[in-house]
Parts: sequence; structure tokens; C-alpha cells
Amino acid sequence: MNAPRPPAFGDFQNEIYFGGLAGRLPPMPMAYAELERRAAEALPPSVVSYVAGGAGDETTQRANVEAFGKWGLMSRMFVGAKQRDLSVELFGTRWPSPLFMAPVGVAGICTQDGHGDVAAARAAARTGVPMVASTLMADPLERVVPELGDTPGFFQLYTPTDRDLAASLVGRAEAAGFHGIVVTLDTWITGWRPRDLSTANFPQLRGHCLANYFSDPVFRARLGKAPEEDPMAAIGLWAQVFGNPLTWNDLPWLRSLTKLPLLVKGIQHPDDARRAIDGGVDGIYCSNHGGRQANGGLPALDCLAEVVDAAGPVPVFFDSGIRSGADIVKALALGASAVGVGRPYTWGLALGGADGVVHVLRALLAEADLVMAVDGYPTIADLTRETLRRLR
Ligand SMILES: Cc1cc2nc3c(=O)[nH]c(=O)nc-3n(C[C@H](O)[C@H](O)[C@H](O)COP(=O)(O)O)c2cc1C
Ligand SMILES: O=C(O)C(=O)c1ccccc1
Repeated sequence: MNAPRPPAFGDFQNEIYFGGLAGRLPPMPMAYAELERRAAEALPPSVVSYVAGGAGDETTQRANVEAFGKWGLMSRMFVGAKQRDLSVELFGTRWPSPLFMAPVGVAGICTQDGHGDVAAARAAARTGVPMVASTLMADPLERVVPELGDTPGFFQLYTPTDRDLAASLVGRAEAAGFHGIVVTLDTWITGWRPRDLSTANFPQLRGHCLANYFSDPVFRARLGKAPEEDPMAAIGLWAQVFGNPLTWNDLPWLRSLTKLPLLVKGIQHPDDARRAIDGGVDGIYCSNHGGRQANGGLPALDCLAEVVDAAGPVPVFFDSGIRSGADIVKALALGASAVGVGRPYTWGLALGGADGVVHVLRALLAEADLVMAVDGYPTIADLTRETLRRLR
């Protein structure tokens, strides 16, 4: 029996060119700069500055993107990479490609209808690209998970100071059918963000994307009344419980919360990766939060290889600065097991809801597939560190 053929992501290109013969142009931008520009026109200015902005003068945010330009992929000829297989096996599930959607806490308010998490989940269902859903959603997680269809979803936890609330959120995520829990470590406090400070705008404090808290039985019990009855009190309670500066002493407790695969997000130092693995996590997520948290830090890509070496056989997820299919390929060659995008799909949400996200994800995957075709690397396993050369 023939094995099922892997999806031919590069076919998106033919679809576009043949569409052109019939007088159709792509409905959405094909270049990242254009995507960002058009999305910024479509969104309220306060949401644009929240999504596009980063910490300080955004040096680290820019460095995340520029770090990819410092590597070049060596091409190989006579390989005949006619069909590519981008699929990967992670935590016992086969993904069609290593691409996933990183958690974006205001995705919920980036669509016209204010249900951006639902739209992103629908895009996940249509593309097979897994979604890491943020704690900060416009709709409760129970509403979002069914929209994922057969595509795996992960729940990103912002660990509240209230342990019962943390356990409740994780329990709900498990019951709803998420495949794993991603605990974000780098954002128990908000970084210094001049764009948002200038407009004195922080969406969550205006009550946006707090549905997982407001629908939570533990949160509601602590509040002692319905959040709808007294939104200011509910937002106040959220601000009180949101941030928990975790220490290594908390890791056994975090581990005890779930039998699902547990990943920790925000790791840059190899020692932190090793210690987390010793503490029982199933995956490391190397990221600097897209440069939104601390300015003056290292580009996440420059930390990846060391983290991968420290993690050994443990999967390493990566995000921060991915803007193209070529970037995905480079992160894979540096050893990432899965590669996430944050802002790119958020712009897709703004321009076309689920259709916009599908467009952005398909374009990223088509480019990655075609880079692998042209450069002679038919599978993910062929993308080793030896395929890269350092520039400049
Ligand atoms: C608007 C916005 C909101 C975010 N919210 C969350 C969040 O709720 N949880 C989280 O772990 N990371 C969050 N992140 C960080 C992303 O998961 C990811 O690390 C980052 O966007 C990757 O960088 P990129 O935007 O350059 O792709 C957010 C990022 C953005 C842009
Ligand atoms: O904006 C962010 O990146 C983010 O994840 C966040 C979420 C809640 C509070 C502060 C920051």
C-alpha cells in the first residue's frame, strides 16, 4: 500500500499563478511588509500599537528579525527533491508541518467581529497548523476548542497567583481537549512598552480578552459576584491575580497540575532548559516573547542552538522574529522541533478573519516548501546545522 502523500504546500503558488490567468489576484498581500501595513490600516490604532509594539526602543524586537539574515542556507543540486515531506511527530501526534500559531493574547479583538480566537481555531482546522491558545481570549476556551476540528491545540497558561485558579484553568483545558499545556515564564509582569504607554492603553485593563477568567468558577467564587454585574471589580481582581513570579520551587507543583505534555515558554539559557527538563517538563519553548518583554536582550534565534543542545531528545519549540518560509527553514536547521509565528497570523486575522489566517499560514508553508525544493532538502530531517553558513 502506498503511504498517503504529504500535503504539497508549494501548490499554493500554482493556484495563484493559474488564478491570474483567469484574472484573479491574490485577495491578500503576499509580502510581509504589505501585510503589516494593510492590517495596520484595518485595526484601531490602539490595537495596532499593542500588537506591533515591543519593549523599549524595540532594538531586541528588530534584532529577532535581523538574526535570520545572518544565516544562509547552502543549496544542494542533483537531489531531485520533487516531493517534500514537512511532517513531524510531536508528543505522539503527526503534524503536517512544524509550523504552529504562537499564543497571542489579543487575537480575540483583531477580527471585525471580536471573536479572533474562534477565527484562528477555524484556520487551524482548515490548515492543520496547530494553535497555542492564550489564557487571554475573547471567548472561553470551551468555545474555541471545538473549532479546532482534528488539529491539535495547546493551552498557554499565565500562571495566576491563586493556585486553585491555576488548577481550574488547566483542568478546563484538559477537559476541553487540548493536547498540551504551555506555561509562559517571561510575562508575570509587563515589560516597558513606550507605544502603549504613550497612549496609556493596555487592552486587558479595559476588560478585553479576559473570558477565560470571567467564566472560571474559581475566579467567580473569589469575586463573589458575576463579572458582568461589576466589570471594574472583575478587572481589578484579574490585575491582582494575573502575575506570578514563579521560581524553581514552583515547578513540581506546575508539573503536578497535568498529565498532558507540559512545555515552558520563554527559555533562552541552556541551563534553564536543562533544569526544567530535570524538573519533568516534556518540551522547551525558546522565545523572547517577540521582543515585547525586555529590550536589550539577545535575539531568540541566537539562543536556539544552545537550548537545542541542552534539551537533547526533548522537543524545542521556537518563536520570535519568523516572517517568512525561509526563516522557518533556518530555525529548523538550527534544531527547532516546531516553529511558531505570532504577529504574522494576527495581521491575517485583521485583514480577513479565518480566511486571512489561512492565507498567511499557506504562504509561509508554501515558501518553506519551495525553499526546501530549490535547495535540495526533501525532509525536515535533512535540515541539519551543516546546511547553514554564517554571513557577515
Ligand atoms: C499582541 C501579542 C500578544 C501576545 N500574547 C501572548 C500571550 O498571551 N501569551 C504568550 O505566551 N505569549 C504571547 N505573545 C507572544 C507570542 O506568543 C510570541 O512569543 C511572539 O509573538 C513571537 O514573536 P513574533 O510576533 O515575532 O512572531 C504575544 C505576542 C503578541 C504580538
Ligand atoms: O502583551 C503580551 O505580549 C502579553 O502576553 C501580555 C499578557 C498579559 C499581560 C501582559 C502582557
